Amino acid sequence: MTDRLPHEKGFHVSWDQLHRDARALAWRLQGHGPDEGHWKAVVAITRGGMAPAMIVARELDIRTVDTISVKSYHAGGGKADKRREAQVIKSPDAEMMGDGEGILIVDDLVDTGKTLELVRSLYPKAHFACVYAKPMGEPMVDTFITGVSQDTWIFFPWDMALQYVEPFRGRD
Ligand SMILES: O=P(O)(O)OC[C@H]1O[C@H](OP(=O)(O)OP(=O)(O)O)[C@H](O)[C@@H]1O
Ligand code: HPA
Ligand SMILES: [Mg+2]
Repeated sequence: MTDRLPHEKGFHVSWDQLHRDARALAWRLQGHGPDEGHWKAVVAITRGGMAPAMIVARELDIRTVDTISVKSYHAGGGKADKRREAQVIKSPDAEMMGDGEGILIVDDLVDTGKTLELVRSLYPKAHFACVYAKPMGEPMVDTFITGVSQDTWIFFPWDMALQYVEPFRGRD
């Protein structure tokens, strides 16, 4: 949690908002697949890409869904080291993936672009789609819905809970 504190702004996304934005992503992608507008498969980048990928697959009627698991870590070992590296710890079906041609790869957001840079290097011909994007990561994504500033932290619904808040004016 501490590495999130330097972010100046918070962008809190409800399940309803995520559903709307992931649907908007699907609608934007509609008809742009290589095979008469269709993609062969949707691949979610776990874990954050799984909910958006499910919604996109449902909207575009794509029944073949796979996952790629990417773990990011601090290169120097400690959190003080700001260099982040990414590593694939589970790959999708290699025969299906090929060089990515005809595959739609979905993640919840692109931030620095490290995750997508790695996945792109493996599947250069895939189409990369995210619901949200920060400026540093934009060159790595082909299609996204909402851009936020680099100093914004996006809070996803699976990381939040409803809780009591004090009235704005507080008590006397
Ligand atoms: O553009 P980047 O700087 O690489 O950051 C974006 C990635 O970071 C988050 O995933 P995370 O690695 O935290 O794992 P998770 O999806 O399992 O929560 C997010 O879901 C993206 O996949
Ligand atoms: O803004 C963010 N929100 C949630 N997870 C993230 N991973 C990288 N950036 C973010
Ligand atoms: Mg992720």
